[in-house]
Amino acid sequence: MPILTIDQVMHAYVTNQSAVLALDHLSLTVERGEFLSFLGPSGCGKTTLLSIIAGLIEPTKGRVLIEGKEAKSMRQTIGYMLQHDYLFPWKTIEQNVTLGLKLTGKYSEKTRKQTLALLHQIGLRDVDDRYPYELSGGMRQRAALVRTLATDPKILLLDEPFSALDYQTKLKLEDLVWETLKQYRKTALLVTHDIGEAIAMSDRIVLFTARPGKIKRIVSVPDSLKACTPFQARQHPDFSPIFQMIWKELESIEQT
Ligand SMILES: Nc1ncnc2c1ncn2[C@@H]1O[C@H](COP(=O)(O)OP(=O)(O)OP(=O)(O)O)[C@@H](O)[C@H]1O
Repeated sequence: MPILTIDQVMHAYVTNQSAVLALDHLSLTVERGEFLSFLGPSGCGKTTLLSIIAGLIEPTKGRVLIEGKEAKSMRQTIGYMLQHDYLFPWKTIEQNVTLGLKLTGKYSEKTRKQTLALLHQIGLRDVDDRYPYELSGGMRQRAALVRTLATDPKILLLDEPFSALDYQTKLKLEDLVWETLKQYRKTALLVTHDIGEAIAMSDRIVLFTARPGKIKRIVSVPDSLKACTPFQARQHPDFSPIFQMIWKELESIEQT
């Protein structure tokens, strides 16, 4: 059974004055451990789709199933990481990264130790008792990743998590997130505007049409690139041809 099934999802935002059709009859299945990226023009409904998968909004039509169950009932199995880290400034890093465990009733000495071990493993040592304002942007996003992984989610939703970082930090974090997710065999969906990032990190890339968002095409990343870390993939000879192809495809979407 696929870990995620999106079945004929349609979503309209309705207000007093207007109705905006954000997604139109979208279907997709995702296998356990896959890494998918969503690329498409601004406003095509990528964040709307993530919110539906997270069970935060109900689609107007269609169904989203996680391991065969309605997404709404599976909210606690989803980890959501956003562009801004949303760490609580008045809580220490340890309190921040263990917050999800406490909210979901999974907090114990064992899960606390596992979470702090992950924090240390991804290079955040000696920060447990520090506050978010004492950390750099890249360090804060790493802490946000640990907080997201702490509750052992089945699916990670990553909504432009690297876009507020400088380029060097972004490349380092891409590698770190990719390696961590592969190690724990996590399923991940990444929303990005960066074609290179999508190719470097993903197994498949979903290209969306302009609003209302539909799937225009799904591109499978060649095995040669999937075997590399994101940083290595960007240097690989197979990287440029697929970049050009996706670039042209997005250009044609934006012109229609
Ligand atoms: N709460 C809302 N009420 C009304 N319209 C909304 C709401 N949220 C989003 N929309 C509209 O739905 C469409 C899809 O928005 P969404 O944020 O999902 O797109 P996106 O692909 O994530 O955009 P971007 O790439 O710019 O982040 C847009 O036209 C947006 O204006």
